[in-house]
Amino acid sequence: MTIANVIVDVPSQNTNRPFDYGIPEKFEGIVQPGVRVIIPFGPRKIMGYVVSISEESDFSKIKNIIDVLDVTPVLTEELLELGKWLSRKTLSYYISCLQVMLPQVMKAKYRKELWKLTDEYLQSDLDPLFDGRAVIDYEEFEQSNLSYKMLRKHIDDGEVDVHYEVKSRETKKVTSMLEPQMDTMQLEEVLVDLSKQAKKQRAIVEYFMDHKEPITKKQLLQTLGTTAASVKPLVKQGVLQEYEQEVFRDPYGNRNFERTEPFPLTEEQSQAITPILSSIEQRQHEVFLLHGVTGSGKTEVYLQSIQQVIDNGKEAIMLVPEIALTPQMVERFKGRFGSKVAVLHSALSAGEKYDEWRKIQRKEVQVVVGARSAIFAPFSNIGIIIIDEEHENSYKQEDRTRYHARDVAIERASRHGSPVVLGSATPALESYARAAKGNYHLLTLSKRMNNAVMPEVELVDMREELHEGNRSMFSRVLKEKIEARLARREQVVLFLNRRGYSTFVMCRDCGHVMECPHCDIALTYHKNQNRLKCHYCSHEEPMPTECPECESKTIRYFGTGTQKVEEVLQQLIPEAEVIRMDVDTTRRKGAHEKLLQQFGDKKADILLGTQMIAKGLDFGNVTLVGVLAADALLNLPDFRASEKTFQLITQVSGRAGRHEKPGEVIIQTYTPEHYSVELASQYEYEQFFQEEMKLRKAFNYPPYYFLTLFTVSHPNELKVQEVTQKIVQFMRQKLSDQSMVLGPTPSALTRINNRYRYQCMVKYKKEPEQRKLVERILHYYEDEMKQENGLQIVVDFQPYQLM
Ligand SMILES: Nc1ncnc2c1ncn2[C@@H]1O[C@H](COP(=O)(O)OP(=O)(O)OP(=O)(O)O)[C@@H](O)[C@H]1O
Ligand SMILES: [Zn+2]
Ligand SMILES: [Zn+2]
Repeated sequence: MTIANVIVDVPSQNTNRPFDYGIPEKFEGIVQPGVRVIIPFGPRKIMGYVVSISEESDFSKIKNIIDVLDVTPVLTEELLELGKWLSRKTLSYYISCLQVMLPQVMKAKYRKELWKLTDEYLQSDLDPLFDGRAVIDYEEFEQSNLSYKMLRKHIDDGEVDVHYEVKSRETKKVTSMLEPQMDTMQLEEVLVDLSKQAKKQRAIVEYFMDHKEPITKKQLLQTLGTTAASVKPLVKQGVLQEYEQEVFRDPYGNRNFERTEPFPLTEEQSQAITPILSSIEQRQHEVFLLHGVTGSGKTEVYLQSIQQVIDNGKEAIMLVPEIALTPQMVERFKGRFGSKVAVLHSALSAGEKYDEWRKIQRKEVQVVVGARSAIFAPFSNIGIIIIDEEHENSYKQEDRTRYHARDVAIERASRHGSPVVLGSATPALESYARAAKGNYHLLTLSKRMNNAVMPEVELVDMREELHEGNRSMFSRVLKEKIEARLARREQVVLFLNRRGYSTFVMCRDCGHVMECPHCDIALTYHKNQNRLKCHYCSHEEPMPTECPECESKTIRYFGTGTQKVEEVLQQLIPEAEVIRMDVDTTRRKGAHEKLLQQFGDKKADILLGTQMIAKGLDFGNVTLVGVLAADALLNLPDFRASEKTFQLITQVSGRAGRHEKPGEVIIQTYTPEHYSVELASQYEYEQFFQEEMKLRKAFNYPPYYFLTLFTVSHPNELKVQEVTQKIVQFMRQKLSDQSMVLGPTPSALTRINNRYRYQCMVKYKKEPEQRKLVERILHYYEDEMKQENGLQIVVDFQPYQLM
């Protein structure tokens, strides 16, 4: 008897290994590595992933698989292996690593259906089961006692398919199609026979005299302003044929993308692309760091590298940060590669995501453009992996499986013998250091396209503005320059750095700040509801009319939200048309796209926004960029604060003067002398790198040292201190003298949701045994961590969020 080795859907230490199950005869040949199965586990029936098949088991009494969920494996052998690697690398359960690779739908509740994909008779007993229907419940098949092997054959032949339908059906996946059954002459005759009163029917027939192609019923009805009742008799008479067709929920389906041709590359671009192309050709794994200033044509290098990969019959993964997955970006890929592209990002509904994923699985596309999780695209013949804006923190997953997409990319590409291209105008310090050491192959684009100059940057010291009596959040020079742009009908991008700069409420008399009662953090004021909200837990309360401390009526909100800026801006320059882009205005689906379209169509003078406008925008008419609070990030308790500030200023400045018209940038700051602000304003990446490296070395931070961050939390503060203390002691004792173990320290956010948080930070150069030690710690506390609202210990081997 063959045995399936199954990873069960129970994330715990004890179950973090394969369990053996027998394969009943009817499932033989169907159960293979990568399929999901239902198995008995204790008293329950749960889901599991088959990871391998073996001839025998060490156990004498084993249970059988109850059901098989997939007929085609959902995870390839490579992904199963990758899951193992990921689980070792991040110290997470194997099951969590497998789950993280699949679309949400496949973890959620679903209903299974069988779809007949052909009009031909299925040469087996399956056809009578369909009985003329295009879709049947999978249950019907299961109850029919028909053979799974037969089903498998139909699936392999592309005649039948298994579908998982999300429980909450968002949109229909089949649509009715109509097609003429007659030629024009015959339709002519039908028309003659139709009564003059049957106006709608006549219109339909006339339509098909001109259009031979099938059309969706819905579209036809809309075009002709008629109802299904008029279609019905025509179908009955055999004039038209009506049939159901599967539609993929293509989020970009209703848009036409203008096809673009590759540009002839500039000298610099050719020099950069040559080693990439040769790595593709020679199937040689190599990591490239493409350091190109903003607007230097990195994207064109990506596009042409991908073209080569497609020409070789291989597949490409293109990662972009969620925030940069703008319609403009998607357009560029769809424009070049058309329907060969699948797009994966969080704005898609669960169903849409699943459909895009399926296009990849079925090999209907060769390119995927997506955010972090697209790194797990189920391709089997990867020719290149590209990570744009590689310095972005959003490539790091911050819960459960704490992986960095860059690491996964390099691991996958090395298994496929293909290149990885990391691109950025401001590479992460770690990456640039690796390139400097020769671990990555450095490629440079130092010039902008069309020899456009980098925009002139002016720093405005806001302290001086204040001294000279300007209390506004707009400096005088910024105001003047905006007005000049309006006069010339050019456009402006205004950027407000909101992270670490939210609107808080303070009493002017006693200085009391309104804080969340459950978290150690100031509440944020939301103007349209006149309420205070905590961004870490769900707490909210009405805006007080007097100070709870001193009863003074002078309690006000401070700080700057985009809404506030918009108001001030409108008072300052009433004639300006402003588009505001922030979480509030882009919540509705498609809103993001619409606003950018409006701005692109010059329906507004100013685009005002937060982080989401910092990246990827390419508008030729933008000649001025203003940064309102450039240094807000500098005050965060994070050793990467300077690096982030440098990156952000550079990215935002990069939005100006990208085409013919030259650009200008105004940066308002309270710390113009800070090296990250100053060097960013001079586009001195190299020098910034040197400066920052000195500090990292002095304070023993990456890239000189690796970090491991333990965050311990519990409702009882004493308990947290005690556990953290124990971890610190244990690590100090076991690690080598070269390593530093810091703590216990209260985390920067000391309390979230009534749970106290302490941390222990390990800085090390080489500790091969470290993961084993951490495992021992987690094992030791396992019982306490299982309790509801009990102890939590989060270990991050590559921490980016230090709060
Ligand atoms: N070889 C080329 N010839 C002509 N135009 C080009 C060429 N390569 C790129 N471009 C155009 O130059 C502009 C800037 O290029 P692109 O957006 O690719 O730069 P980028 O380095 O990706 O910028 P960023 O990092 O700022 O997003 C785009 O409008 C692009 O279409
Ligand atoms: Zn007060
Ligand atoms: Zn809170």
